[in-house]
Amino acid sequence: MANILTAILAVKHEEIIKLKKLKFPNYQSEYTKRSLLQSMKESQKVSIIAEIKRASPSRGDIDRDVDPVKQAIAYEKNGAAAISVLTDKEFFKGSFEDLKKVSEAVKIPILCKDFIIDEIQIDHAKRAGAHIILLIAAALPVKRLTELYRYAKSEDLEVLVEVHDEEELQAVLPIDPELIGINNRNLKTFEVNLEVTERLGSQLVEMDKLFISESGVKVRHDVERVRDAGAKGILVGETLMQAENLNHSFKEFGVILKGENYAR
Ligand SMILES: O=C(O)c1ccccc1NCC(=O)[C@H](O)[C@H](O)COP(=O)(O)O
Repeated sequence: MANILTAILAVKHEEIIKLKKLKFPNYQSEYTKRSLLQSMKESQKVSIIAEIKRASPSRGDIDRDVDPVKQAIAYEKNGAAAISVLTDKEFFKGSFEDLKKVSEAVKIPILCKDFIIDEIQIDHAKRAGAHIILLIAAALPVKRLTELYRYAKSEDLEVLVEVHDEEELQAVLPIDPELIGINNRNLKTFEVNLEVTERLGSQLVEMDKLFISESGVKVRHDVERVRDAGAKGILVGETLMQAENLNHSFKEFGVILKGENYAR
């Protein structure tokens, strides 16, 4: 597994040691559930999970100085189903502080997009205001992923389980994840290819599993393509972060699900 994930996970191990020594910061005290799953099940359109992404290993700086609150309010106003906040500092320049501010500013569910390998990160994500956490199959042995999945569920959080290939998909299926994310970005080459969604999606459609397509969605045709592959949602970072007119981008991405029939 010699890829960017190896470097990221090494930093996460250090962070976890520090988090375990820390007293909880004074985050929100009360947790109120916000459900992405419910809104996806009720939606007639492809659900858009819009990301706050200041920087990334593949792109470098995207918008280091973005005001996450303004961006999140604009996402919500334009119809995002949820907001993904990258909280990793070292590689994505995000923070739990970003997540906290965003969660307080909007009413839609918040996904903590981080590299979670320990319960303490789930505790911090929840206390900062997350409603959904991400578990990445490539980051964990399946036994550990299952433990963290169950822990998050016991905390009343929703879980997005992310896979990049067939092997990872087969490994996580026994968990029966409530929501699967097919990530189109190859972690070794950073190449993004929507064929990954088409390939893995066809298996998930047969099993009637709810899934979204992550990374590399740039234009309406991309949304139609992953919708046709069975995806009920998309997770979009860079394109929305760089959009000159978010209203226009959301209209462009406003694609009706197969079998649904109503005016745009
Ligand atoms: O974006 C990266 O460079 C990256 C590198 C290594 C691990 C994860 C990475 N990104 C996290 C994501 O999954 C994306 O931020 C998300 O799917 C949105 O992707 P995009 O719309 O292509 O910005």
